Amino acid sequence: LPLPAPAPPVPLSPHLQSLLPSLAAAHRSDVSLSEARFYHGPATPRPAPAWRSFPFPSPASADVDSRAPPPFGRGDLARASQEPLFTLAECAAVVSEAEASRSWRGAAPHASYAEAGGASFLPLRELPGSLAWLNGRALPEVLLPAVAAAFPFLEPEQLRVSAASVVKYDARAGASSLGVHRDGPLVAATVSLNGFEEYDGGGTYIEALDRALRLDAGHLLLHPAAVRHGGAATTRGGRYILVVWLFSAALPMPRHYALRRAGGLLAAALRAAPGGPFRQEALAAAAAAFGDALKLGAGEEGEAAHLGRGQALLELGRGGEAVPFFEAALERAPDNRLAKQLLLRANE
Ligand SMILES: O=C(O)CCC(=O)C(=O)O
Ligand SMILES: [Fe+2]
Repeated sequence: LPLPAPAPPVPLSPHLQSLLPSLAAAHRSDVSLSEARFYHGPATPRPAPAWRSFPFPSPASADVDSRAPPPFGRGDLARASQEPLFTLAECAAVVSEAEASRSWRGAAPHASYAEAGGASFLPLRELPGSLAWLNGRALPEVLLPAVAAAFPFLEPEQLRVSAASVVKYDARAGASSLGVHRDGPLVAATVSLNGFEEYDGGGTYIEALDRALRLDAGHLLLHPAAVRHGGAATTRGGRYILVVWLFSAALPMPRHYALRRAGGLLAAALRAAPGGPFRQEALAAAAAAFGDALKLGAGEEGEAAHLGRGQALLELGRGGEAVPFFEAALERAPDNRLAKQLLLRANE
């Protein structure tokens, strides 16, 4: 099935038109990087697994962001498999290779702004055996067909992996969790690698449901990556998951790449010497770039573009103009600490 064309919010200005080729080039570059590392191509035809489907709450909640990020619909908040899609032996092999590794790290590459309350991450590229299994079986035989069955408007052969990581929650040092956040561009696929007998608590907390979805070993949870979610506290034992983040070679997502570009400009501006001439210029470029991202629809996907535009304006000394952007960010993410702090500063 063809992808639904994302509707641009307004006709694009010549300036935005002129940006599109470089944004498309950034997408193509991600596609090539992905293809060098991860399986892509035909998905093994197989019957759709039995799912439990979770729609976005209706009417939309006033307290949390419960809007479906395009191209997803209101029925697409999350899908949880009702039968294990991987064997216990496959799951245990990933856990034991991960446990033998020394490369665990404390911060999520895709959720660097979420509080990693004791969660640790291990990119699959550090685990050759598990990576070979992902590429040789898990992607073609299970994950790609499952994602395509869950979200039929995503063509399985166009799906690409942006990253894959084992995540570990270990309650030995106290409850272990991951703060609420959004992930990379399109879909997050989470495989539970161990069973309920090994831990208490845990599960993927979905903010719009205000509950954690707890899946037993071998099960798969899918959700749009832009859905706000986190890792519920594991209170006993250890919980292991494999998270695979997917995007589409057929969906260049200019809003995503425009946001990434703006984020890079803001980070560079904030590193420049305060008071120096480069800083003001760089901040102005960042503010404009967040404006571009918003015009391309990045604001439909979350708080980041609003927050970034507000921050750049505030740093430029235009606090009054920044206020509505912080308010828009807080509407999307009421607990966002940076947005709260900056709003206070802007109102000073
Ligand atoms: O613990 C979970 O199920 C969520 C993990 C997660 O959100 C992430 O690694 O980005
Ligand atoms: Fe996540």
